[in-house]
Amino acid sequence: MKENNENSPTGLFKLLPATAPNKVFLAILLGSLAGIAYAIVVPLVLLSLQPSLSRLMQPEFESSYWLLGTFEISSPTQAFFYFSIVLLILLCRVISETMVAQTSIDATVGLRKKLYKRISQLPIQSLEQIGQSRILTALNNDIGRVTEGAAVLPNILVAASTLVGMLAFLMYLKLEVFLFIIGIIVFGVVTYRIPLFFGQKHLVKARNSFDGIQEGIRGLIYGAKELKLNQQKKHAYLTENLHAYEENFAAAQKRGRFFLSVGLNYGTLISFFAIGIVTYIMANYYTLSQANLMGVVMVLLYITGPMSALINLMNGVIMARVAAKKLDHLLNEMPIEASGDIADPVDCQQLRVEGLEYIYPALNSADSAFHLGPVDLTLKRGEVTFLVGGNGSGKTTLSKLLSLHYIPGKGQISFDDQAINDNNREACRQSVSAIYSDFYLFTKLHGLSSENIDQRAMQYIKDLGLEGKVTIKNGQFSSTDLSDGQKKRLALLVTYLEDRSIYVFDEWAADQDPGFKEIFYHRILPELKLLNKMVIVITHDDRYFYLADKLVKMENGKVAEEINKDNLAIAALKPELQMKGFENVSDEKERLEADNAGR
Ligand SMILES: Nc1ncnc2c1ncn2[C@@H]1O[C@H](COP(=O)(O)OP(=O)(O)OP(=O)(O)O)[C@@H](O)[C@H]1O
Repeated sequence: MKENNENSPTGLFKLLPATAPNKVFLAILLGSLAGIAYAIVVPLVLLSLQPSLSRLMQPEFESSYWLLGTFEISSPTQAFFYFSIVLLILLCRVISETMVAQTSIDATVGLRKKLYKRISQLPIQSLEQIGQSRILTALNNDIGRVTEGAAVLPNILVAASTLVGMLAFLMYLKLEVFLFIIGIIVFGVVTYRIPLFFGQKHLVKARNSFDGIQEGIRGLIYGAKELKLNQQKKHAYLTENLHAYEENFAAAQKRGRFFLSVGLNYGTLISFFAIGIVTYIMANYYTLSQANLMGVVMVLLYITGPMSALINLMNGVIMARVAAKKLDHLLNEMPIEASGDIADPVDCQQLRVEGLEYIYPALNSADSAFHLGPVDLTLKRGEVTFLVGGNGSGKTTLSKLLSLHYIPGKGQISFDDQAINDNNREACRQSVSAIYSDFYLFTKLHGLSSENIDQRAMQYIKDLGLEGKVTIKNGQFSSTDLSDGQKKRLALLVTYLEDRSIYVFDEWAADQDPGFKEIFYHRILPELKLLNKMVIVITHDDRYFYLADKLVKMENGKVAEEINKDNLAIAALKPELQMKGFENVSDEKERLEADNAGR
């Protein structure tokens, strides 16, 4: 199994530039241009109000005017410059924001596609361990937050460039005030981080409760039937589980938001605090003319805009950082399965298992982990093998190893003389078709595109007794709203069409009616055998055990008994043995042989 050593794919600063570098560059360029243009607006307004401040315009323009109908436009060049700047801001901001929005959407889709790929590359055991809830929360919640956070970064640069422009103008107006404001900004940035730190801590807690909420919702939906029938159970489930998670979430979220709000308002307040100091105190110590004071105050008031924009944008960045951490954590827990490519699908006549062992990780330290094996087995094409044994004896675990879903901890599985390894596992998997009890029925025949596929599928639909229930057109089932048994028949149809060499059925017949059980054991399995398939059937239907070519009995994760066709044929003659699940069949065979010899 490959280690996941990719760099964090959710680095906020890298996300958008990595998605569309040119667009982001242009967005930042135009955004900064808009920011600088913004910074020019105040000096321009001041210029028109205080001609003495003018250093940009020639004096002759100041005294000229235009007539527009009955309207008189003073300082027309300056006015033209002003309106051009406003239009420039509009244009630059619209283009910049559109580019950021588009890149952000592409980044969201890109991140989701990346996660889809990583999910598809996950070993089955890791998928089972991580669980649906965490993956769904990451897809539905975290990715959106991350890209929203990444999308504010260009806006932060825009606000920052406006701020820099305004500070430059302030420096030009009064150096001492500029230095004081820089001091205030540094102080503000340092102290502002304190409430943000606490805010982020609580938001992380809130986010952690969200996985529990997601799992709780699953229980509420999938366990609806059980909860409907038991009022106390429903009440306890809602209050002890879902509501408890919701309350933890709400409490942490409220505390987090409170600290963020403190931070945001503190940031805004500190700007006004600075304006007060300049207006009421500094103006007395430094010789500031009325015009200069007005200019300085106007700049300071104007600075609060980009300052609060910066502070507000940090809110989104903090939420995004919480989500990004969660996402990174999940991605680091998702190993990439090394399984080779499928350039040459492998044909297999004989499947050999030697010293096969597998251990499930214990879910909690008090439980002992289930240990399968060591198992030695040889299965052949043209043979039907029944895996039997009590609940929890390890049948499904063994079959998931045989179908190459699980990777064994020890031992070896070979297809003919070829040992399965990381380089050929994917190719060998293409020889296997399996229906497990938690199978998923896709509504379309994905990856099957032969010309007469609909025709063949319709024939199987008839054979499987589903005529009138479902039809197929262009590989798409008309409906999958069927009974459990009927869905399993459709799943069987899909495996038929896939036409692989190895078939695994995990208690397939368990929810079929007696008539169709007969068809499965007496028609479908012999047909697959005739087609030279290797068939592995997990079953508790002891009435049909005698039909197997080989019966493998599991007990506590080990093969307790392996009975071949001859012995099974003898046992089949003894209805009382069928009832017992072929226990002591070897003793019975010896007894029959001794009887025959004595006769
Ligand atoms: N995903 C899992 N994680 C951890 N342990 C598991 C997991 N699946 C199964 N087990 C453990 O492995 C043991 C064997 O399970 P398995 O599903 O192979 O039994 P089985 O013989 O197919 O049982 P049944 O007849 O009930 O389907 C179980 O007792 C259980 O403790």
